[in-house]
Amino acid sequence: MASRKLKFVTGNANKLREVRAILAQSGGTTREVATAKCRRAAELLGGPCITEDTALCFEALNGLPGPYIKYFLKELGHDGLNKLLVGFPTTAAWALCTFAYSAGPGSEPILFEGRTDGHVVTARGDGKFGWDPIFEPNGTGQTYAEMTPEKKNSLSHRYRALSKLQEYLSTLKE
Ligand SMILES: O=c1[nH]c(=O)c2ncn([C@@H]3O[C@H](COP(=O)(O)OP(=O)(O)OP(=O)(O)O)[C@@H](O)[C@H]3O)c2[nH]1
Ligand SMILES: [Mg+2]
Repeated sequence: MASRKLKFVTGNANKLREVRAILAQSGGTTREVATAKCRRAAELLGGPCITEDTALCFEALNGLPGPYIKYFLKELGHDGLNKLLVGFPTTAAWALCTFAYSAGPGSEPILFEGRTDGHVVTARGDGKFGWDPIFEPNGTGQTYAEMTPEKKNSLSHRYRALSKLQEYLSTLKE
């Protein structure tokens, strides 16, 4: 059987260098965490499955906390996450969602990433979901927590990743 590994075909070394650098920005570890989780879930379920991983990446910290945001949030809270950036020149951040699809045990997960760029701000809005109150997507003037669910779901990292997954799944059905 032909290898199912996806290959980028180009004779241009500059293209390859830039594609590598751009993919690396989305975090080797984020992709590794997402792949490992989905692979394990498919083994446990004995069938096809989808998993999701969310990372919050601070530009000043070269993408950290990234996939470790859950633990940083738990230990530091909203205020502590803001304080982490004191003394750094930028509060820019991006939210990254990675859906992973596995066709079943032993089948390499396929990843679908969605990214929304913004800034870390002092908490505003209702605090029901994680770090929503401290993340303000660029150009919105609102934190995720201040938005209606409809608005968040029209521009969020999760919406963007899910659109890609949906498109892929629709091609499988044909
Ligand atoms: O304010 C938020 N707005 C969001 O849109 C959002 N999406 C995820 N999160 C939080 O970020 C961490 C990711 O960790 P995570 O991907 O491993 O999730 P998890 O462990 O909670 O679930 P799962 O791994 O069983 O699916 C967890 O603390 C999630 O609660 C969000 N917080
Ligand atoms: Mg988790």
